[in-house]
Amino acid sequence: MGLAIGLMSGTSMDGIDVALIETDGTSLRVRSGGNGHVEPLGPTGYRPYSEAERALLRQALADAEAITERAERPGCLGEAEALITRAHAEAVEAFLAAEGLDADAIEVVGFHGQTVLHRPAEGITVQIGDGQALASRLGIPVVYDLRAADVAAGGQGAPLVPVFHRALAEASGFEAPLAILNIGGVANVTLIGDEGRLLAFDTGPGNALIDDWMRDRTGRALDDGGRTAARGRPDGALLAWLLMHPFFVQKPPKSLDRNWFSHRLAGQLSTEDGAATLTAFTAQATARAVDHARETPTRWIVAGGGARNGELMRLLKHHLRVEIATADAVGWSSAFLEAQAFAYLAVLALAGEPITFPTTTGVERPMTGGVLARPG
Ligand SMILES: Nc1ncnc2c1ncn2[C@@H]1O[C@H](COP(=O)(O)OP(=O)(O)OP(=O)(O)O)[C@@H](O)[C@H]1O
Ligand SMILES: CC(=O)N[C@H]1[C@@H]2OC[C@@H](O2)[C@@H](O)[C@@H]1O[C@H](C)C(=O)O
Repeated sequence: MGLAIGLMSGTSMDGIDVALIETDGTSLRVRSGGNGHVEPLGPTGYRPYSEAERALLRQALADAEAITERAERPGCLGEAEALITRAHAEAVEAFLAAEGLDADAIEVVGFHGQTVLHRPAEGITVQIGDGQALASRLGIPVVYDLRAADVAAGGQGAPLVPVFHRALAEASGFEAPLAILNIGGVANVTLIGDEGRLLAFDTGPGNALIDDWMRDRTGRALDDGGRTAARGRPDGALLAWLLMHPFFVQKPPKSLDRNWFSHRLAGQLSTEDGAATLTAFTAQATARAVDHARETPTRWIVAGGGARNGELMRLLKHHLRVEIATADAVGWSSAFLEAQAFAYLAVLALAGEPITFPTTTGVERPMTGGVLARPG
């Protein structure tokens, strides 16, 4: 058993999640008598981005549109990459200090970096962040660039968390068919069938459209609890049109760039009606995931910041008509599940174990991934 730290800076660009797990890379144990509580999931930390840092990252996403080769860093991307590396180093240093842990105690760090461009059909996905610089500053081996090999081999490069979702579900003794939904900036689902059969894909927008709408209209970063959406009325015609997008009928594997859909589609609607329309769109697009399931899940577990949007959760329940629980309610962590996943993925990668599969990213055969940087 070893200790691994996972680092996630997601498409919401709110901050860096840090999580410690203890694992041998293949199994996660369950705390006895617990309600799914998984024992090796340890303490967590968070390093928010300042408003200025968020603005730089938003600009980096725009500037990344010009990238044609993975290594290119046009516009402000060099500056943004330095920020990502420095902020992640600070996040780990603060976490280790808070937990009284020594760097030597950590076997590996799984470093996702910040996705600035994701176009798997064109064979390109870019996560900025300098894994070698991070390893050298921390004095801990770092596994980074976990999506690149999969995309180079013809996969979607996303989602990567399904293998961790399955390990968690197995450790917790949850029965199939089960769906685990992550609502981040983009939403992705893992469907677990009999004998641990996996089917995973991005379902469509998560919080991104709602966040962008709120920022434009109110200057606030999110619709707290979904209260603005709850006060509005969805525009039926616009909603129906949005849901006709071919992405939702496209068979998995499939993944989405954060900015594929735009909140500007809600155009001239009032703040409340626009929020209601985009929230309803997000919920219904997500519920369409069951169209692709071989075995209809009887239970959904929802993680990610979107689990805190009460209106989105209410609409999801309404459309799915099955039992829905938040990850927190089943003893997992809604907020840190992805960071935990990247710790687990780093351990798997270090052992040369597969992290992506034909039914998760569409890659031809199970593949390991990531680049290992050793301190020095
Ligand atoms: N109280 C709340 N009410 C409504 N929405 C919330 C609340 N708290 C968080 N969120 C939403 O959750 C988002 C952050 O979610 P999360 O941290 O899971 O995203 P992420 O890790 O960046 O994304 P991804 O899974 O795409 O990588 C916020 O941007 C916001 O939209
Ligand atoms: C390219 C990229 O960064 N994709 C993210 C994004 O955020 C959610 C969804 O879209 C998912 O596909 C993925 O992240 C999670 C952690 C994953 O790979 O499983």
